[in-house]
Amino acid sequence: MLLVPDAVELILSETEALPAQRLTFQAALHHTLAAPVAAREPVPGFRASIKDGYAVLSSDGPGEYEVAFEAFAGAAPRALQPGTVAYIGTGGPLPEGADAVVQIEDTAFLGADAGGAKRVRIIKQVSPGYDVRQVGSDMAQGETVLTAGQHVGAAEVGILATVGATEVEVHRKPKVAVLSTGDEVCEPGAPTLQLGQIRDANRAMLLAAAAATGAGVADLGIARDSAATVEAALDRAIAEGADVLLTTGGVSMGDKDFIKPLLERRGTVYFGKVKMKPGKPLTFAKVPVPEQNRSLLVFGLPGNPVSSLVTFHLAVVPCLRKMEGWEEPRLRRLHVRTAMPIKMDPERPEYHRAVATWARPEGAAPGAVCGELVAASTGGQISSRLLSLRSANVLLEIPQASGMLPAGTLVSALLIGDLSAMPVPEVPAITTLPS
Ligand SMILES: Nc1nc2c(c(=O)[nH]1)N[C@H]1C(S)=C(S)[C@@H](COP(=O)(O)OP(=O)(O)OC[C@H]3O[C@@H](n4cnc5c(N)ncnc54)[C@H](O)[C@@H]3O)O[C@H]1N2
Ligand code: MOO
Repeated sequence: MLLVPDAVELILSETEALPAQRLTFQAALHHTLAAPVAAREPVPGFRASIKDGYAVLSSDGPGEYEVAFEAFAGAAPRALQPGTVAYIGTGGPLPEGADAVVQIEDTAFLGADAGGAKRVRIIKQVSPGYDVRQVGSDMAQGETVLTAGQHVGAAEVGILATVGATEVEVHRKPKVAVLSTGDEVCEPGAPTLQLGQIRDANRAMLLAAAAATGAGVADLGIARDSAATVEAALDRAIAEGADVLLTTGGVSMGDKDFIKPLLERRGTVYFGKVKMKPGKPLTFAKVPVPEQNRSLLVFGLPGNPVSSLVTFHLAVVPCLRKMEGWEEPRLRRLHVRTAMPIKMDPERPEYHRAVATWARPEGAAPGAVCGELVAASTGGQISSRLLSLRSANVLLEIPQASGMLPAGTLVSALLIGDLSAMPVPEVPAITTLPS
């Protein structure tokens, strides 16, 4: 049986980045660039003052000077004659003839003389270029400011705006269709449940998980346990332009497990089992869509709610990341110390749900540089117990073995959430400067 890392490699080898589309720089937020972006002009495009102060010819040196004129940001100044200075604002263009700026704090304003000319005493000797941003010192003309594969966040939107790249090439985001299967599965809002019925947790959860990756989603509803209804849903996914179909339930060994035979008939099943806990019946297939010259990737996720979301993180997330252009689509791995003993499974490696936070040893001196990521188990790990995923931000990679893993063991963990639930450290300054 395949192990998870091998399954992920197989999935990635069958997944391609989606084609590029042109979007405005603002609509490109949370997309991945498909082409590099270069600065079309230098930034700054002129010698700009870093301070409010006086533009000077540095070789004039300290002394009393006439303030010949004022050079503010946004206006082209006159040329400066030696022996005079010009008032300049932060970001203002340095006048020709000036080569440095003396900040206000290093000057004394002397008022106007009898003729009305303003005068100032320059106190500090500055060298050429002092408090001046040279042309292209932030971004050189033609410099690559963003590379293909770069994720566009807020800073990147600002960089695009700075260089005037108001339209960019980004990868299209995948569209994910989600189908629940099972005669026992009811809408979450069902007023009452008959014996054996359950509310559909998986569909809303997987739609949310797909949307959280930035993918588009399509809700295919609940299919009854019949090959025909499931096949009709597969065709609906294709008709709606889905790139990926997620089904839940019906992939195990039961009589009503229609998913694998259907996928075998319509396409290629790459695997129908993975040696993992939870999620053993995870199925991955490709269904050709010849009339659209493409394929639909299908993940048959197990029906147990925990198994469906854990397999989504482990198998589907890397696939979606590759589609949207990530250069490294695999989940990030951390090392964490277990906060409690963890029971191991002798038959399958387990992806144990846990909450990782940064922890400092008890009694650590305030400000002492110490601490590490510590993972607390979410409790009972049976694959029906969705509470085992509540607030979980890591999946501990627990090896296949008998017995207990003692508390305090350093284990590898895959990041499935963020670390923002961490406590705020009590002492902010932990940086010790070299003496
Ligand atoms: N004889 C065997 N039986 C089972 C095996 C096996 O190897 N041999 N594997 C077990 C494992 S492991 C898992 S995981 C499950 C997966 O089964 P299916 O994917 O076929 O899922 P179902 O049987 O349809 O349902 C399992 C479970 O999950 C509940 N469920 C289903 N859909 C939803 C939904 N949308 N929302 C909430 N809960 C859902 C369902 O009621 C069942 O309780 O198979 C084991 N069996
Ligand atoms: O693989 Mo199943 O998810 O253990 O219950």
